[in-house]
Amino acid sequence: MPEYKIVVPATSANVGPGFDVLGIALSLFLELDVTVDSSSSVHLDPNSSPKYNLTLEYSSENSSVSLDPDENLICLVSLHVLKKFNYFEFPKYTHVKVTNNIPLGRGLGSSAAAIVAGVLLANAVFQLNLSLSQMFDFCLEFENHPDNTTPAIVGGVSASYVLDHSATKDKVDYVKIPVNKSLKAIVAIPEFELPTSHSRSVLPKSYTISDIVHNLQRIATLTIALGQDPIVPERIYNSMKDKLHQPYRSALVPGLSKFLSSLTCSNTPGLVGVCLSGAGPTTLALAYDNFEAIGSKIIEIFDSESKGSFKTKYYILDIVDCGAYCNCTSS
Ligand SMILES: Nc1ncnc2c1ncn2[C@@H]1O[C@H](COP(=O)(O)OP(=O)(O)OP(=O)(O)O)[C@@H](O)[C@H]1O
Ligand SMILES: N[C@@H](CCO)C(=O)O
Repeated sequence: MPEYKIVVPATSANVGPGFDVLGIALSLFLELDVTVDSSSSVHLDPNSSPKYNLTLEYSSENSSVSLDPDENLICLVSLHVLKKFNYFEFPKYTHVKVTNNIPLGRGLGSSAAAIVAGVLLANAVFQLNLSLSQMFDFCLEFENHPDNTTPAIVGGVSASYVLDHSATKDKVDYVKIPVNKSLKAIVAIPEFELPTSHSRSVLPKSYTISDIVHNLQRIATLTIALGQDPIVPERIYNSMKDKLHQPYRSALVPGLSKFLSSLTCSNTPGLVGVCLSGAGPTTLALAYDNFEAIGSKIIEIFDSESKGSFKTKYYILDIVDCGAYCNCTSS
């Protein structure tokens, strides 16, 4: 009876000036427990009619997610990969139990985690031995900017670029960026969802050269500053400023402008930088100390700016150096 455990981290994309380029893997996880078991009782349930020989179960509060393999993102990706290898269904009695701790549509890479999990699911059950490059290519077919999927696969902080969307393979290349080990992420998660498609639709089609240069200067310094020891808070703080996406998305996230302008490394000990996480509405603060105090200060800002229209909670998360993995727990 083969059993697999697939684990994929949450990710925060962009990291200030790194729009569609940078991403951080964080210690919040999507987990899949996969069994291929002819004696499993879940298949005796008359309401659970397997499609593609697959049944799906979510253990946590993701009630909006479809359990139909033709609609569920993890299954769609997995079936897409399988078709490329001329498989059209899973082995009989495949059951996938999903435990998802990554909130949906909040800017913490839930869709990227689901996509990566789908690729790893196909890879594990059919022993496809996919290379890293093949995994990146499959992910790119579902999310055409790799800033979430790359750190979800390789962990840590990464920068990636798409070589050529029209190439037939090996489209994504990446580097991992050294990060000072004392840094942690404080993510403040509002209780409302903001679909990435909507958050991208408010961005302009063109930019001034001064705004582009603003971000180019900062992304270059940020990628070095994050790994420096001792940390130079002002350098990271200034390097995390952005002019390509945050100004346009501020209208979608009440409190974002105040969060970005009022918390500085001078008035908040331990803080080194602030930005929108991915497409929002979650915000990210990087810090090396005083994590709880910074978290409380962020919540105060959002509680006052939201005027009671939504609540915000915060998590203190580690930057995880290990990306997605799959363990075979029995044979
Ligand atoms: N564990 C999951 N299982 C199935 N579908 C999922 C899962 N996680 C995310 N999704 C799908 O992805 C959608 C959210 O994707 P979206 O790109 O809008 O947000 P996000 O990935 O959380 O944010 P961002 O890309 O800004 O980090 C969900 O509404 C759902 O359709
Ligand atoms: N770089 C992407 C991340 C969200 O998927 C964006 O900001 O739209």
